Order: sequence, then C-alpha cells, then structure tokens
Amino acid sequence: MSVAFASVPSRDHGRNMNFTHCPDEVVLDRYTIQRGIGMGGFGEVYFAISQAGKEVALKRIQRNLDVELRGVSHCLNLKHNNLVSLHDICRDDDDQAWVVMEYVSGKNLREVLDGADAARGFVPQVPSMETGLPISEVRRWFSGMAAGVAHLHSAGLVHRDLKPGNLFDDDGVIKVGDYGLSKFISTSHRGGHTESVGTFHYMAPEIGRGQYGREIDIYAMGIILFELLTGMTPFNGETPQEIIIKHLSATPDVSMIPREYRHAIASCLEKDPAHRPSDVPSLMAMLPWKSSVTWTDADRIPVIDPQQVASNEQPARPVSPPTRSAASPATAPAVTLRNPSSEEPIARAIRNSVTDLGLWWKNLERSPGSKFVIVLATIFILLFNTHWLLPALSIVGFIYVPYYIIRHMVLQISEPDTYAYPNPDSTTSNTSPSHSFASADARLSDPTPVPKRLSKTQVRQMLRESLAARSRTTLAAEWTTSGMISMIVAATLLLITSVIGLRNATVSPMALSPYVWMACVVWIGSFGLLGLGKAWESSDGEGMLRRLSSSFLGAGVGVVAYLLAEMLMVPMDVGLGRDIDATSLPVSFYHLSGVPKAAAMMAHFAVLFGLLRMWKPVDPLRRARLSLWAVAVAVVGEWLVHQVIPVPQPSGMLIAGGIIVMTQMSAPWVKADSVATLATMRKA
Ligand SMILES: Nc1ncnc2c1ncn2[C@@H]1O[C@H](COP(=O)(O)OP(=O)(O)OP(=O)(O)O)[C@@H](O)[C@H]1O
Repeated sequence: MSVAFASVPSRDHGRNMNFTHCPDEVVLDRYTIQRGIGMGGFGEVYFAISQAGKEVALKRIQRNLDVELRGVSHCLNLKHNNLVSLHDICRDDDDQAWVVMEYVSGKNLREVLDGADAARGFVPQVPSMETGLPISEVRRWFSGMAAGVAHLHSAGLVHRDLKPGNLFDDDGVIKVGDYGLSKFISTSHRGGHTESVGTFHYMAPEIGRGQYGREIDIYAMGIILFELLTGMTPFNGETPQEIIIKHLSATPDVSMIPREYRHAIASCLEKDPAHRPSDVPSLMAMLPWKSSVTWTDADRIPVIDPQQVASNEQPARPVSPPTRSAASPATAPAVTLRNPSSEEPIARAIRNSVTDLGLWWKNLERSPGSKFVIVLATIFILLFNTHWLLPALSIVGFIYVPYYIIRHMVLQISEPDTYAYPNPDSTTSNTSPSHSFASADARLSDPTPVPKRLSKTQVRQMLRESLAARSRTTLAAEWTTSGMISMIVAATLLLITSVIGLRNATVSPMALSPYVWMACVVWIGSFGLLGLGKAWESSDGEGMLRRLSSSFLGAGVGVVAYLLAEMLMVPMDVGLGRDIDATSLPVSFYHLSGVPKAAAMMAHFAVLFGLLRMWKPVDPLRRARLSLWAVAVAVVGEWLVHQVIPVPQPSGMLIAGGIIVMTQMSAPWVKADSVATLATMRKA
C-alpha cells in the first residue's frame, strides 16, 4: 500500500494535520478516503465512502495496538441508539489495523463546549453556572451518554475513556463513541493492567492502581456533568501530575453547582469506587430529571424507549439511590481547592456581587425604556461623584494591590495550589483564606456528601504510582520549570546576601564576585538535585545507591565551584573559618598556603551530598514545603565536613543552606501532613 503524507484540514480544532493517507486513496480494497477527520491518541480518523456508497469513519490504529483491538473486538456486536456503531476491524496489506465505524457528522461535545467558550469570548477560569450549557442541553447530552454507557455496562464492558471528545451529537441523538478502550469486566480482568490509558481530566483515581471497573465510567460521568453545568472540569492543573494528584486527594468544589445536582456529582467523584453510585440507573435516579430511559429489573439492563425521550415520562420502575455507608459524612462542608488566585476573598465577594447584580438586572421587570433610564441615571450619579469616588477607589487600589500580591506570594510559597489538599479543618473553621466563602447556612443545610478519603498509606502509594506514570517528556518539562524557578530564587538570594554583605562596602565587580559565585554554585547544585529528585520521586529507592549518586553529583558541584571561583577570581584564601595549619592538609588537596585545590572542593561537596541525603528535600511527598530544620541540618553538616576537608567560609555554609532552601522552594510538594490528618479522620 502506498503511504502518502497529506496536509488536510480536519475538524479537530481546525488544525492542519499530516495524515498518512490522501483523499481519493482506496484503502482496505473498498473504502475511498474523502478526508482526514482528526487524530487521537491511538490513531488517525478518516471520513470514507464504501464501494456501495456507505459513509463510514475509518480509524487507523497506530499505537497501543493490543489495548485498542482487544477492546474493539468485544464491541463489534453491540447495537444501541446511543452508541456509535462499530462495523468491522480489518487489516490492510501492510498489516495495519483499521476500525470501520459509523460516521457521525455532528459535533462532539468538546467542540460544543469550546464553541460555547468562543461565543462567550472567553474560556472560563472559575466554574460557574453562567459558563455551562443550558440545562436542557445538559440533560440531553447527559441522558444520551447515560443510556449508551448503561448499555455498554450491561454488556459487561467498561468504556474507560469517557470524555466530551467521545460524545457526538448525531442529528439530535447523542452517541457515545471510541469505546475501543472498553474491556469485559471479569475478576481476572479488573486489576493488574498498568498501561496508562485515557484522559487525565476524566480519569478516576483508582486507574493509577490498575483498576478498571465500571466505576471509572461513573466517575468520568460525574466530571462530565460538572463540566456540562459549569464549563470547566473540577480538577485542573498545569501538568498531568497536578491533575492526577487532585483526582487522588482534592475535594471537588461543588458549591457553585445547583443544589439538586451536587449530591449526584459528589457521589460520582468519591475517591473510593465502592462509594460511587453502583450503576448508571442509580446515578440517574439521583438527578432531578425524569428519566427518558426505562431501566429494567435487578440486572438493570437499560431499554431505551424512543417515545419517552420525547415525552419525558417518569421511568416505569423508579430506581432507589445507592445505599451509603454509615461512615459517610452527612453534611457537605463547602471545601474548595486552595487556589490563591481564584479564592481571593475580596475578589470573590466582588465577583459574587456583580453576578447577583446581573441576575437582579436580568429579572427586573421593567420595560427596555425604563431600564435605559436607570442605566443613564446611574452613569450620571457616578460621573457627578467622581471627585470623591476616584480618590476613594485609588486608595482602595493602593491597599488592595500590595495585599493581593503578598497574599498570592505567601500562599504560593506556603501551600501551592498545584499540590495542595483541602484542609479537613475547614469543615469547622472559617479562618483560613483558603476556605470557601459559601455561607455558613449553606454549609449546614447542604446535604451533599463529602467524598470519602483514603488512608494515608493508600494515598501515598497512589501518589507514588501516579508520579511513576508520567512520561519522560513530562518529567523533563517539570525539571526545566523547577530549574527556572530555582534560578529566580538564586537571583533573589544573590540580591539579599549581597545587599547585606556589601552594605558598608564599595560595590565593585570584585566585591560582588563572591556573591555571584555562591549564587551560581547554589543554582547548579539545586538544578542537579532537582534532576535526581525528579528521577527518583516515584519510589523510595535504594538508600546506598542514592547516596553514591548524590555524592557523584556533589563532586561535580565541587569541580564547577572551583572552576567558577577561578573564572570569577573569587579569593579562596580568605574565610577558611579556622586557623588552618596548611602543613597538616594533604598536598594533593591543598596548596601550601592552605587554599583548596579542585580535588578538595570535589571531595568536600561529594561527602556533603552523600552524607546528608541532599535529594530528600526534592521529594514531593516530603513533610513540609520549606523545612528550616533541613536547612539547619545542611548548614551544621557542612560545618562538620569543613572540619575535615575545609573550604572557604562562610561561603560553604551559605552554599549548603542555599541549596536546601532553593530545592525546597522550586520542587513540587504534596502536603503530607494533610494526608496524615485525613487518615486520622478516617480512623475516627
Ligand atoms: N465515528 C466518528 N465519526 C466522526 N468523527 C469521528 C468519529 N470517531 C472519531 N471522530 C473524530 O475524529 C477525531 C479523532 O478521534 P479519536 O477518537 O481518534 O481521538 P480522540 O478521541 O480525540 O483521542 P483518543 O483516541 O486519544 O481518546 C476527533 O475529532 C473525533 O471527533
């Protein structure tokens, strides 16, 4: 088969992509390709026409062949109004696998949601009801998906990749597609599958443990419902790791969702799959809609009644909500993620007031003419009061801007949004700025259950697993980001130390060079440690091997420190910290004057890095983001090493302390004591 590269405009977000096959090319001896539709994680999708004139979508499988084909072959015989039909699986002359499926001309939900954002002119940063789809649309999409997924489940299959991009609107009928990742549910198949599949925003926490029960579809449905209602997924982050960690540990903030949906969403997003709705009918019974689907008896195989879709009648057999464990908390504390920017209380209060004002204005029963008069009058009042309004607003601005910046910096340093857990104490206390500002009244009366937490060990284990699941590219990107952050921290340290050190001296390049030298060595040491830490964060590892590797790194840092000192002409014969008898020092390490040679610098830092387990402060599961104890240990440790292999002081101690500060400030962190608190709560 000829392989040509064609750049064809696709429906996939309007991007031009290089498809392997060209329009008019005949594949599988009977399908003429019309155009490329898009590319997914597993292959390219084409729109094609068969010899008999039937329109089909062809998916050319590129990667993860076994996963995809094993799933698809189970799905060939499924027939359901809400499922994209799979016609066949074929191989071409090059032994390339193709899935032949029903072509859906309508948009997928991803396109619909993105289109709604585009129409609004912005992508929502904070979930709210204003940014979701209209309730009638939410219901249409969700019910259609539910019917399709329920059919998959009743056939013993799990979709495993439910997401808006896999839900299609086919002339008003919602269809679930791409169930190539589905798999028969059987005891032998439910665990142990370690291949990372699916999409991070919709990925249930137990997927990290290789569990692929139907509960992962229920979880994804909860996320999709949240997104349909608010335009945003509940767990977001800059990196897949952040998102995974939030799936594992963060409590979704459902406070902005209408009360009648909160219970269903919070139940679907339970961390423990056993506490989610046991099946799709149970989930649907929790929603405030009359179901258009009739669910049958105990096995709950859904039977779609097309008449009911239109007539919106009650289900013939009401389904009771799933039973909940007695241990489940009865009330829903309005706990939100610690996101400094989105939860700033004053900004949030202003935003809420503006929203309320907007709602009041919308519901105001006045003619357009009188509304126009009100607007005009308001503008006049504001204009005539500018003499005091503007100064007042300026004063507020002057106070608010520094407050906002300091608050943001403090929260970023003490508890970054990206790896934070909700604080269990926030259920009773409202003193922290990170708490939700939902009213106390709402907190008391809201019956939404809090998703149950896992034990400390379970969470830690899952965190390690999720850390291990990241690709090398992701790790490299994270390492680079941390390296850049550490560069900023190094520049700040340089500024602080040089301002303090040179406060009574004349500032000259020579006077500055020791500070620049220290900052460079600290940065290089930190960057190396961040790299080691990144490579090692997915497991506890073997101690001795890590000490040795760390020592090697230390030796490298020593060499660089020596060369930099030569380059910058940093005096190495001052501040050796004690009156060294040069004759007592090994000549291979020191000059006769006592000035350290490269070997001394290498040995000093090699011993320091190996002795102190310097990679520990980089571990995302370390106890505190910034431990002053660790800094003190590093400084004292360096001083001890200095007693045996001296280097210039206090530079040596400043470098050791600086490296520990910098690595801690730049390395990602998961708040481990919250994990402990959660575990304690659970036991209680
Ligand atoms: N049966 C179909 N009819 C029409 N368009 C389809 C069909 N199946 C997939 N598409 C479109 O083809 C594009 C690629 O789909 P594909 O399923 O390969 O990727 P994905 O769902 O985006 O990612 P992944 O496979 O990694 O989950 C998407 O734009 C999707 O909407």
